[in-house]
Amino acid sequence: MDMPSSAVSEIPNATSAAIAAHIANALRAAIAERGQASLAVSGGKSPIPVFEALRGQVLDWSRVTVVLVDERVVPHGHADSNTGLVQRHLLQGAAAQARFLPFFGEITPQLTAVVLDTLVDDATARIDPLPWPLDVALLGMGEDGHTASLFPGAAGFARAMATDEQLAWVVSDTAPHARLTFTLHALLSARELLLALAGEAKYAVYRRAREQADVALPVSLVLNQDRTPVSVWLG
Ligand SMILES: O=C1O[C@H](COP(=O)(O)O)[C@@H](O)[C@H](O)[C@H]1O
Repeated sequence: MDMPSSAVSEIPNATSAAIAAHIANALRAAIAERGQASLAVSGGKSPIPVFEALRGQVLDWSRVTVVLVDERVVPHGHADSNTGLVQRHLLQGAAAQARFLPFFGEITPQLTAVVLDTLVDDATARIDPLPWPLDVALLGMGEDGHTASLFPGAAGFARAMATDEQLAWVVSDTAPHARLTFTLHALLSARELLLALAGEAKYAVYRRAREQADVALPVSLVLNQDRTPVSVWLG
């Protein structure tokens, strides 16, 4: 499971407000420089207060394209859908003017490797309008050290960590649902990464992960690199 032993800790309101202000500044700067901006966001439960603070930020949302860093392969109406989460909590009010690029529309219930390969190809085409590189990517982390849907040991994990493509599929015994995820390469192609997490269990994992890059803790490969600036926001 994403959070096997405890309830997910949401990012507290004060930290969420600071993260939202930081992201909004980066989006405004991108719009001023390039006329448009791109934002990738994690799903899960912890960023909900960040989304709710971010949607109240004053900026030209019509120039922002939003995408997920990962998605569970479930219908958008499913309770575990990250697309549904973003639609309910971020793309509201002025932020509803943003362009959102979900990875898929309808899905088939038969998720074979061939079907997942096709979903990845289709999703890659769907995100083609995304202004690239991403201006900002907001990442979360699970207690197993996964970020986006880079679940250690999952089917598809080695490819997702090594390929220079943007998207990959992952199927993990320890997480519900097949996933589509930005690859490590795509995440590290962003202009700026934010990692936000809250709760003692996650802090302990984070402290281990920041020590050295270890593929068993995928978030450590985001933290221990010098290609892309990363800021860490502990709730
Ligand atoms: O499965 C996922 O897990 C992580 C962490 O989720 P949270 O519920 O503990 O916040 C999340 O960052 C990722 O996007 C999500 O799909």
